[in-house]
Amino acid sequence: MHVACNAAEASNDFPELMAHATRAVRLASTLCKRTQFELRNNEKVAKLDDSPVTVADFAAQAVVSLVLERAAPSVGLVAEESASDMRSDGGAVLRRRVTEKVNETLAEEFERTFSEDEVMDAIDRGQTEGGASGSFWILDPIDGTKGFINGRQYAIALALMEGGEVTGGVLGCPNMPGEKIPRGATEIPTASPGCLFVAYKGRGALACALDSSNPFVDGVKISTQKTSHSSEATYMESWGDSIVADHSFTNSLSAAMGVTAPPVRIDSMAKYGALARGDTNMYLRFPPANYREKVWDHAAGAIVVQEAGGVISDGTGKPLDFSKGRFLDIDIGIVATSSAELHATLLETIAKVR
Ligand SMILES: Nc1ncnc2c1ncn2[C@@H]1O[C@H](COP(=O)(O)O)[C@@H](OP(=O)(O)O)[C@H]1O
Ligand SMILES: [Mg+2]
Ligand SMILES: [Mg+2]
Ligand SMILES: [Mg+2]
Repeated sequence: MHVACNAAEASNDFPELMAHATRAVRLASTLCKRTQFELRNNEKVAKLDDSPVTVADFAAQAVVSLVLERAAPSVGLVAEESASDMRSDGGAVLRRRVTEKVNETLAEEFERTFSEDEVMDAIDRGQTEGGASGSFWILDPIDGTKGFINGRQYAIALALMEGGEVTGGVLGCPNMPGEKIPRGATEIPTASPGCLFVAYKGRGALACALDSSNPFVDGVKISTQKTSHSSEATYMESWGDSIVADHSFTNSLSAAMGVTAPPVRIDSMAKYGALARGDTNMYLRFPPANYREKVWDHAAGAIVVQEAGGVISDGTGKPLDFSKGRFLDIDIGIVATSSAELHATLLETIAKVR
């Protein structure tokens, strides 16, 4: 049996599981960065069925799954991607490329290589239902795939569920600037080495550079930025063409709150990191009524924001319940704010405006 090795000791009272989580996310981030670089430099590759984005999604999921399975075999996994299409004959090219990427990334971590079958099985370890009992991870190997393809923001998002609630979260944001978003900005630039956010229930939230070898030593405590009046608030929403976000609704809603600053549009759960470290005051997300939100799109971000002093709920104020399986049942949308006061004002305004 394998034993956990070269795991950074968690300090700041973070449980050791979170050290494994940050290591897994950092390895996956390295894989994604390399693949995004290839994407930018080879126009053809993005047009093939086995495009690097697909390669990166699958390979990042396998990397996180393999690292965490060895470190904590009893903790299950709920993850976005499935290997089923790759297992067929038509998936042979992609299967080989995913396996190569995984082995390249894990060469130092493991003193062995993985077969294609082992990599496919590692991906499919995440095809579970989750629920309210036991401990399991929730993984989005690349959140914000559109941002990833286009060189904007994306995140590797990993949450820990214990007894029906999210207790831990890690967000690896490989393109996120270390500097705060300036007031009045409508988007953020791409910057290296990116940022890592980590939080655990009752222990607060930390942020550091993504290339830190020990986030529990290098990380600084982060907290949300309160506003004295809701009209001074700034907000973030999905990138321009996202179908999961109704920008006309956020426009009327913010106007009704007296908000004057323009929205900051950012792909992925990098929005939760930005909210947690005080860059802006709200994240507003209103998908169409027939859209079902997935747990992996919010779990890690939710705990990072809450541990930094923020509040998150659906559009009626109901807390998000991550214990119902792979989907989140929400009403109206998902809102996260920097303070309880702003959250109350926002909910009142939603009820009036909708
Ligand atoms: N047409 C679409 N375009 C982009 N994201 C979509 C989408 N339909 C659903 N989504 C969800 O919204 C997430 C991205 O959110 P955001 O708009 O805040 O960046 C996606 O995560 P993935 O990129 O992990 O699939 C996906 O789950
Ligand atoms: Mg996602
Ligand atoms: Mg994803
Ligand atoms: Mg996806």
